[in-house]
Amino acid sequence: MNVPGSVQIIDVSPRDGLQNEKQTVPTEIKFELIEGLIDAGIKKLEATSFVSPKWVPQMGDNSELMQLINQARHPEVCYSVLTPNMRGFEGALKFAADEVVIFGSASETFSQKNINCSIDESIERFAPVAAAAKAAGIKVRGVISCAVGCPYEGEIAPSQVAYVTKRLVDIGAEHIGVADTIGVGTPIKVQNALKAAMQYIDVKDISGHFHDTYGQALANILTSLSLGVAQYDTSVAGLGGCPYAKGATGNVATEDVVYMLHGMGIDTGVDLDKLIHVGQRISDFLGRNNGSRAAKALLAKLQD
Ligand SMILES: CC(C)(COP(=O)([O-])OP(=O)([O-])OC[C@H]1O[C@@H](n2cnc3c(N)ncnc32)[C@H](O)[C@@H]1OP(=O)([O-])[O-])[C@@H](O)C(=O)NCCC(=O)NCCSC(=O)C[C@@](C)(O)CC(=O)[O-]
Repeated sequence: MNVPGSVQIIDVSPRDGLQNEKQTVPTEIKFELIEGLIDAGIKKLEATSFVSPKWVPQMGDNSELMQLINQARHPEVCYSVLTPNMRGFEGALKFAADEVVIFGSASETFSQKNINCSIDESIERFAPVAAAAKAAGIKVRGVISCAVGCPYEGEIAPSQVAYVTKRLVDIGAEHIGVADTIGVGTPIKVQNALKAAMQYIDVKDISGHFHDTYGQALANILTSLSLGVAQYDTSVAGLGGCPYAKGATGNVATEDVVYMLHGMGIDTGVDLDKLIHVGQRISDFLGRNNGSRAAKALLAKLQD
């Protein structure tokens, strides 16, 4: 199989990993998680989201977190934040985020449930965000949720992914994330979603975002690699879920992806030995089982 020689890991655990946590996670713990990820070699991460705290209370400390980050900023790291509208963009700008994420959906119903507007209305909201970000020299990433399946509508046609990709690219998204929000995708379906996006954007500017709800995420990454996709959103310890996608479990665990990629001779720049401790620390704090099988196996070996 022809696969990329190196892959960029985008760890989304501080945002996607924690947004659905019921217990309040102190800002200092989020900051510690971010610093641990960076120490383990992560060069790009989703720090937080500038969304309504009524909709996602866990991200309500976005300003405080960005303030902490800015006191110890690592210039080589890309700090991304989610911005659903201009109000969110103002937060991103104030705290000098490196990238804003405009997050749309391939499913009409999910768009309504998640951001309270239709797909077309969301594009209208995102357009000024993308324009303002470009003017300020901030990167713009578009993410398409429910690119394979939707908790409300079931299977999603690749033509929907193509449509939303085109709309996002037309308003200025430089990158498209193809997201399997509820982890129902299997390799051929995921390939079809990616190929739909590839009609409108080069594969080098596409990332995969695969939740592991049905245990398909590594297979989906493998199949995406074969298409040349070289960027993946992952979450340390497999943390995560979307508050507006019932039953959605965590993202594929960063440790599992790194283990697979390194085993294939693909460089990630991540130090797996350090990363497993970062995942275990946050799992311990949350009182959760570590969702990474590779981390559990490696940590058990250390105790032998
Ligand atoms: C988009 C809105 C705001 C629309 O929500 P709305 O109610 O339609 O918006 P609105 O403009 O009418 O404003 C309502 C209230 O929210 C405030 N507001 C408005 N905007 C902001 C903002 N940016 N920051 C802070 N506050 C804001 C606004 O000021 C007002 O406050 P009030 O007058 O009631 O006190 C809302 O639906 C929302 O915040 N949704 C968040 C959804 C979310 O974060 N979902 C999880 C992330 S997406 C995801 O996880 C999927 C992904 C990306 O990981 C990929 C995948 O797996 O698929």
